[in-house]
Amino acid sequence: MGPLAQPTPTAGSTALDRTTAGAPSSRLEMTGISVAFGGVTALSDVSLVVEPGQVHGLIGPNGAGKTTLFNVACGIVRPTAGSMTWRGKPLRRLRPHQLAGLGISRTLQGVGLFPGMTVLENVMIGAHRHARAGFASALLALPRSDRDERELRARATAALADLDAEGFAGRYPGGLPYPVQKRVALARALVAEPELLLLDEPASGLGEDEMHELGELIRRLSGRMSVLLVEHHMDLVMRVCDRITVLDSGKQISAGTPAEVQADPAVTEAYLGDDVEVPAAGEPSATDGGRHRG
Ligand SMILES: Nc1ncnc2c1ncn2[C@@H]1O[C@H](COP(=O)(O)OP(=O)(O)OP(=O)(O)O)[C@@H](O)[C@H]1O
Repeated sequence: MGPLAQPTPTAGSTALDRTTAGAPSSRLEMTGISVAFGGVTALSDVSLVVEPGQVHGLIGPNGAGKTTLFNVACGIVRPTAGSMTWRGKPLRRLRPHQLAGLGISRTLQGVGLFPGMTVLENVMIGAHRHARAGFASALLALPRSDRDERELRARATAALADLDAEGFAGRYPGGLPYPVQKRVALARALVAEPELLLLDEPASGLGEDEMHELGELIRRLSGRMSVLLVEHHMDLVMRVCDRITVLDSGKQISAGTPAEVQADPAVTEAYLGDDVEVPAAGEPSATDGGRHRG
């Protein structure tokens, strides 16, 4: 999709301060979210709850509004109506730079790694929530704590090792295969040990085996954190999600467990004409991974 619009400029920040959050429960609640881009209604009164420790899938045909809702959760798009709470507290005027402080990490479509930095440095940037002096100061060559730097390095190395990518630590992202770059982007999101992980199409560009590994990883992560997953690959979504919300033309048309959603005729209807087949419950889809209807 094209460039994202334009959150309204805000004076001051009122997004929830993590230090005052208190509530232990990593629950994201989005209620009555509507978004209009000029004359185009991208979302109309959509609600969903990502329960603590659960994987919540967001699916729908092309143009359904998935990325728009994801971007609302990231603070990239400001909703025209609706509200959000995170850990039981209102989340207002959220901006993307506040996510880390709230215990939220995201990966976006594509990989978004910095080409001029090594893999390890890219991942270290994601760990800044844990640094006192901060990696930003390292970037700016400001005085910093060597201990912080060592800790960052260790955390980033461990995150890469978790994703079997530690062997690429000293490499630059541009020369690496796309699936490896995706793993590095995921390591960067995980190194901060988020309580909520927002994943926008993490399986795009992956082969069958890599997708299977990604599924295992997401299942391993659930329980440790809540996950909101936007994804076109139906088999993956049906395998890893605890609950699923289905959008079509900006509206919620179904929600429930994978089995409930698969059995919902409204979902099959929404995908008619698409080259994605919604597999019957328990069955793998022969066309898993198809997506565009043009
Ligand atoms: N920045 C924008 N400006 C104008 N219209 C937009 C913008 N972003 C999205 N839209 C429109 O909003 C609607 C929802 O788009 P969105 O990208 O959220 O859908 P999606 O479900 O993520 O689609 P896809 O699966 O193709 O990525 C579409 O009609 C799209 O054209």
